[in-house]
Amino acid sequence: MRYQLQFPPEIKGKITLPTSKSISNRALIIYALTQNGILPNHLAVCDDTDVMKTALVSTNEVINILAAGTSMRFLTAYLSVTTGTRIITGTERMQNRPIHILVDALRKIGADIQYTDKKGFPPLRIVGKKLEGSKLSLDGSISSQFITALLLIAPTLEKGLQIELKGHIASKPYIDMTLALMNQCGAKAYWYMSNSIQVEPQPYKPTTLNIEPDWSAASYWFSIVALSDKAEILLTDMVIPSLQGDFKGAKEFEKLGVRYKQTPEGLHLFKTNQISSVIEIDFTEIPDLAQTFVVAATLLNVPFKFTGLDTLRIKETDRIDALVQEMKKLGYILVEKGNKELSWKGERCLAEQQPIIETYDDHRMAMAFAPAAIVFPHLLINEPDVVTKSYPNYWEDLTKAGVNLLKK
Ligand SMILES: O=C(O)C1=C[C@@H](OP(=O)(O)O)[C@@H](O)[C@H](O)C1
Ligand SMILES: C=C(OP(=O)(O)O)C(=O)O
Repeated sequence: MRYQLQFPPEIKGKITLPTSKSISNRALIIYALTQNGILPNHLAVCDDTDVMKTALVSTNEVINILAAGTSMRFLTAYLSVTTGTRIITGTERMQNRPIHILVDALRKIGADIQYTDKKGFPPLRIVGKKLEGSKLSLDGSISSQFITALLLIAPTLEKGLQIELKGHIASKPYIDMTLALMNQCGAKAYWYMSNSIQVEPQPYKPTTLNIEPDWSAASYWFSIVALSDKAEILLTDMVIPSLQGDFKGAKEFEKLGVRYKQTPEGLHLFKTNQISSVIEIDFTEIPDLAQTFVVAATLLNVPFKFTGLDTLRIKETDRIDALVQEMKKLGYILVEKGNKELSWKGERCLAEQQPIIETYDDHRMAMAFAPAAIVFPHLLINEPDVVTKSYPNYWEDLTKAGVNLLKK
């Protein structure tokens, strides 16, 4: 199935975004590790959180977390300290997303984990047991989810945990989010050096966590405002600052002519005509926003240099290749450098008459390219249902804001 999107001349709407799957999945693990834990409020309703909820109550030997990176990584650590023998698996793509750094670290503190198929990748066979903890040193440049996974279980380890991170730290705000949530729930976890974290052996206390609206999801609305001639969007209950590092995308969007105003109702987005003539953004801390900015900047004809994209090749799809391929269909030639940089200096090719945007089983490809229909009304989004990974109501929310969706 494909969608064609007809945007109205003026886009207007009051949008209630889904809550954050990142916060939800951390909150669920903390809940499961807390004696007499309290179920978090406003848990995300999306595939990545649904699989986590199911996994935590299931007694099946095989746990399938589909395409959810956070669930795969966080549950690997959780199952290592939880009685029972389980096999954890996921989609074909998940079976090709690396996990050896986390498995090696858990094994160093005594975990019993075997690869059932390909070394270094899921599925994993995990025999849960009591672990002591103590000290670990691991590469922090591949995925912060490995570090979050270790941190989340650390308060339950007899000796707590000291983690030293080697290399540059990828997606650091996600580690900070983990630490903040852990501390809110009674743990004692903190950076004691710029690359080292200490977690005391102090158990979680029952705490009610409220899950915030999702800032990565908000970025698609910023992009819609940037590309529309006239727009007025209210994102209800959004607050700046946030536990989610992606809130920093709001500031970057000012360069593409989008301003926001915080009110008690939420965040109002509106247009300005102040657009930078060229932009440079480092995505090391906000990797999930890369696709949104690539689409918005090129379609506004703003040349860019985007760096810090090192981790994009191992996400739901190879996002660097996917962006290069799909932007070409719209007539834009992006240049990739060293697996970590994408730039566009205005290079063009002939756009396809009716571009069919492939989504590569990646929710963010569908959501980031939908606003492109404002400039290319003939484009079609292929397999639009991929959005269920994090934002199942995305298409419905677009129609609420006046977009006409045609099934093709
Ligand atoms: O911890 C998290 O909730 C996440 C961390 C990031 O992954 P990496 O640390 O692998 O970059 C991010 O891309 C992902 O969507 C969610
Ligand atoms: C990278 C993402 O998710 P995950 O790694 O958790 O599958 C994402 O949602 O953009």
